[in-house]
Amino acid sequence: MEVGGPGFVVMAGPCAVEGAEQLELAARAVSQAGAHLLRGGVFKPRTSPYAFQGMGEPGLKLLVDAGRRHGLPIISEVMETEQLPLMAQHSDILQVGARNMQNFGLLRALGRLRKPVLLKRGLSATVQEWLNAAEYILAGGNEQVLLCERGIRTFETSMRNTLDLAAVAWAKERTHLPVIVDPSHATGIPSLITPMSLAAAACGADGLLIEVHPRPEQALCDGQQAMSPGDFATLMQRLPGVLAAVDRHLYTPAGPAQIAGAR
Ligand SMILES: O=C[C@H](O)[C@H](O)COP(=O)(O)O
Ligand SMILES: C=C(OP(=O)(O)O)C(=O)O
Repeated sequence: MEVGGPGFVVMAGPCAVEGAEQLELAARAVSQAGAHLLRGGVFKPRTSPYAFQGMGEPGLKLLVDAGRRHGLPIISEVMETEQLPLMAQHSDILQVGARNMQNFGLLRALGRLRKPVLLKRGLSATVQEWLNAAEYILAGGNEQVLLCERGIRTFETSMRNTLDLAAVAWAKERTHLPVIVDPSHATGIPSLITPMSLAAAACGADGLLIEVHPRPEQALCDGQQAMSPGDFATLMQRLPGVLAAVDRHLYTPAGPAQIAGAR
C-alpha cells in the first residue's frame, strides 16, 4: 500500500488498545467501513502520570493480531528510543506524537530505520519547526516520512485545538511529503470530525487518522472525542464524493511512503 500516491488513506481505530474485546469490535468496525490501516496506542503520552498509560507490549500483540485478522496494517505511537526495536518490528507505521515532535534523539533514531514514520505537528509548533523535525528523520536516510496535522494551540478554546488546514495545503505545495490530518485531536468534538475530514480531503490531504471506539463513554483515553462506529461508517461513505470533486493529481507528491503489511 502507498500513502501519498493517488489514493486517499484512512487510518482508524481506538485511541488506546484497552483489551481484546474492545480492539476486536473497533477493528471489525473500521475494516468493514473501509479503513485502510488500524490505529491503536499501546504507549500513551498522558498529561497526568496517574491516567491510563497504555497496555505496552501485550497491547501491541493484540493490535498486531487484530490487524492480521482484519487484513489491516497497523500504526502505533513510539514514545521513547528504548521502545523502538519492539515497535519497529511490529508496527507498519511508527507514530511520533505531538508531544515528541522535537525529541531529537528519537527522531535521529527513527532516521536510522527504513520504515514509515508519521510525524505529528507539535502542540505549539510552527510549520517550519515541524518540517525541521521531519528533516531530522530524512537526514538519517529514512525517506518515508508522513506529516500529520493534528491541530495547534491557539487562543481559541471552543475546540480542543485549532485545525490548521492552510498548513496542510502549504505543506502539500512546498514539500514532497504526504500529509495526513487527524481531525479527532484537532477538534476534540466528535460531531466536527466529519466536516473536518471532508475539508481535509478537499484541501489535498493524503489521508486521515481518526479515533473510533465501540463504546466511547467507556474509553480509557480520549473517549470524549471518539467517533462511534456508525458515524465513522457514514463518513467513509461521504468521502468519495468529495475526493471525486478534487483533482488529486494536483497534489500528488513525489515521495509516497510504502506501507508493508496486509492490503
Ligand atoms: O491520544 C492521545 C493522548 O494520549 C491524549 O490525547 C492525551 O490527553 P490527556 O492525557 O490530556 O487526556
Ligand atoms: C497521542 C496522540 O495524539 P497527539 O500526539 O496528536 O496528541 C494519538 O494520536 O494517539
